[in-house]
Amino acid sequence: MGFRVVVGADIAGVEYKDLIKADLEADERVDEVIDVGVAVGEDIDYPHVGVKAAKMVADGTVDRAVLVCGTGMGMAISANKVPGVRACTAHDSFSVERLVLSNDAQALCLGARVIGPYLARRLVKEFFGYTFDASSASAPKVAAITEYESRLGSDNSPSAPTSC
Ligand SMILES: O=C(CO)[C@H](O)COP(=O)(O)O
Repeated sequence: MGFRVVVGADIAGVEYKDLIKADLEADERVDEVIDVGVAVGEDIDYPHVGVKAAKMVADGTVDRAVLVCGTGMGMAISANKVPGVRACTAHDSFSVERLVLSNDAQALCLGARVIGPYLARRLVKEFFGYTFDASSASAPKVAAITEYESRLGSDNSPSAPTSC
């Protein structure tokens, strides 16, 4: 079975998002692409798009997200507010590889004001070439992130897992 993917962008990233969406729709590794906007000419701030897309990752509607804003950073910060979602900006091949293989991230965030469209599209292609190995040495580290997330206190700050 192929990937189910959500794509989203703000006004700064919409052209990149539409290019990436077309690439993904033509990618045989991808079964479904859901576009949560924005459309060209629409102006919705990145936190609303990022959180909407991240919720679809968290509830299992999709496997992965590709989110584009001016820098990729606002999308990542926003998407990471949704429990269970690991999102990060990555603008080079090695980071994209490690984003999946080290961090089991489901969301790749890109900055349309930082890298060109051909590099962005290439990085997305690479992102879908990796799958996390749950038996790897990275797995316990990712599990620790999840554990912290499950231990949010009333101040919304996580307490240390019992293993620490
Ligand atoms: O890059 C953005 C957020 O990280 C966004 O596209 C632009 O945000 P702004 O600089 O606050 O307008």
